[in-house]
Amino acid sequence: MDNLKYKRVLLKLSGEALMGDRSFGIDPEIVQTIALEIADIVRDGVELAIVVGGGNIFRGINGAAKGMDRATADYIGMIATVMNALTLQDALEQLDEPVPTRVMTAIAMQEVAEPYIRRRAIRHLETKRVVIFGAGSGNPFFTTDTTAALRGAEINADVIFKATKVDGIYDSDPKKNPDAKRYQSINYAHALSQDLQVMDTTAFALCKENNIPIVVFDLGVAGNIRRAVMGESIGTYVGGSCEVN
Ligand SMILES: Nc1ncnc2c1ncn2[C@@H]1O[C@H](COP(=O)(O)OP(=O)(O)OP(=O)(O)O)[C@@H](O)[C@H]1O
Ligand SMILES: O=c1ccn([C@@H]2O[C@H](COP(=O)(O)O)[C@@H](O)[C@H]2O)c(=O)[nH]1
Repeated sequence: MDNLKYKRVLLKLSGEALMGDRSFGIDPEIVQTIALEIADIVRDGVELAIVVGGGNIFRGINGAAKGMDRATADYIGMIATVMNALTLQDALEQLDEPVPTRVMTAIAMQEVAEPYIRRRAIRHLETKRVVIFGAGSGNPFFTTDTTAALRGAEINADVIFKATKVDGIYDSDPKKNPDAKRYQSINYAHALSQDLQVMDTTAFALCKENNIPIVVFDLGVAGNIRRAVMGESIGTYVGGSCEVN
């Protein structure tokens, strides 16, 4: 389709957004809704890679706070993201018009999914398969936001969509400060200097270095993935030379 703003997209799906109103785990209806939205843009020709988080199941930092070894806890977190990746794969392939997918993991589990091989991932995208990256970067002490920035750079993504539970980037965490103000656009330098916690600094820094724009938007609003891919002004846009407003 000619009116797509972005052709190759790296979509970061928050794990927590998959649990809907639950306090843990996965809401199948939410996953089905996301799958339908994804199918809609893939049929229009978008080459889509997905990094899925694990916050709905396990975060390493929480395990460490309770006394676990941090690296071990992070490995559990990475395995949690594989569960989410397989759930999403299943939902995409169970649609009435199935979407072809491949899950690629950064931690080898060859009975379950392909290992991550960059050139292979790119080939899948060229053949219009949705590639779902599981197990984060494969390294403890990192996050799936950083993984999204890393994989986005590796596959030459035009943009990173961070689809989450907040409707953009605020000048402080809107869950903690009800008076926080939302930005329409900001630049990487501002995000880094203000230490905006919506994404970690490694992720912002990687996007800055590789000049990959980021769009942060609310996954809970129907049609937002399509709006983002058409370049409509939703959420917050982060780019190198953007004015802060
Ligand atoms: N300045 C800010 N603007 C917007 N959101 C912010 C800001 N600072 C912190 N946040 C918080 O960032 C979170 C968005 O990140 P998200 O929930 O997607 O986490 P994640 O770690 O990427 O995903 P997961 O749920 O898979 O762990 C929101 O919960 C929001 O409250
Ligand atoms: O590269 C990575 C990515 C993730 N982890 C661990 O997984 C969990 C879940 O990821 P979120 O980004 O929080 O959704 C994370 O808390 C880490 O424990 C990792 O170690 N390395």
